[in-house]
Amino acid sequence: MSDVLICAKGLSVGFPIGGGLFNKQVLKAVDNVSLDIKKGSFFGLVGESGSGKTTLGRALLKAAPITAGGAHYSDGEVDYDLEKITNDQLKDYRKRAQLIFQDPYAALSPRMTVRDIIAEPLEVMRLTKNRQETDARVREIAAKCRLNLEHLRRFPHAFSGGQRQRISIARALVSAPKFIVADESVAALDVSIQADVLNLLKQIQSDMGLTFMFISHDLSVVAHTCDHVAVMYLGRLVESAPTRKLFAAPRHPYTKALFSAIPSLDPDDRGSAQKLTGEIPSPTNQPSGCKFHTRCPFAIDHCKQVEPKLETDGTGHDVACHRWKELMAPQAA
Ligand SMILES: Nc1ncnc2c1ncn2[C@@H]1O[C@H](COP(=O)(O)OP(=O)(O)OP(=O)(O)O)[C@@H](O)[C@H]1O
Repeated sequence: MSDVLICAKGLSVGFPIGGGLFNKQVLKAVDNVSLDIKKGSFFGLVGESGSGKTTLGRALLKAAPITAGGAHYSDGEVDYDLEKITNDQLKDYRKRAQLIFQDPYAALSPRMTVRDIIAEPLEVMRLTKNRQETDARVREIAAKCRLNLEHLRRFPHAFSGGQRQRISIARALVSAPKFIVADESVAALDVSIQADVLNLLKQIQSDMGLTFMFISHDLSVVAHTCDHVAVMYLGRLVESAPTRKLFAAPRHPYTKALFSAIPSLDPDDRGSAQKLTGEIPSPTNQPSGCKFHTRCPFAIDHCKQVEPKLETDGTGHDVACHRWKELMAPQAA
């Protein structure tokens, strides 16, 4: 049996935007992404705002349209081709693959009690036979998420950001999923609360044997949480590696620039890394060649003309940069 839960091959997501009847313009939010997410892993996806992280996460949940390439989900019980998935399979997939929302303030209906918020997926997907069974499941999952059972009768406005995020997590977990996309799930929280929620997610992952895709714009958040990190820029993966390797020796100039934005991880060698300047280009007006060349201090003509492929070195550390080897050499500043 394969150890891969999600396998994407050449996956692209394009959104039609404006244009005339015969001249439709497409915004490529995700472009030709291939990746494997291993069962039971915590897979991090990082990149600036607009790089396509949310869209990729949603495509893997079958909540954004896959316009080219595809993705497979295989958990040992079922094997779904997300492109050809039938309606019945999709219903089942909704139980197995869930999203934890970005903003715990916006995600919870103010008119529902915490009990009803957590119970709703069970009722919509008809996963329990009666109210008693639903209540038992809600209490079980609330306890796992360290929610006070007394609080189940209250409304979300009574809670802090961290507690609301626990409610969102409980709601996502109640259908006993195998795969969770957590999209900027701690970004809206204070730093001390972020650590609490991250610890909870890690605990739940090991208790329930879940697989996470953890989306963040912040490398420091993925450092202690993720086993593997993929870096996205303008819809493409530019680097992908086990976390330890990526943090020990990032290879892509974009990844290095993201590191330079983390003060606490920026002591000696990374102090000299180039800071990121300028803005990510619009996906509707993409640069030629390497998409990062307009912001890369090391770009040469070749980079402007030819797009580098994501290449692996055989150790699971992939990078898409023509110059990474020479830039890693000791004499390169
Ligand atoms: N439904 C849509 N229709 C048109 N364009 C979209 C749609 N959803 C996303 N986009 C565009 O796709 C690109 C990638 O957006 P996406 O939200 O996936 O990036 P992101 O890296 O998750 O950013 P953020 O961190 O801000 O959420 C952006 O240019 C965005 O404007």
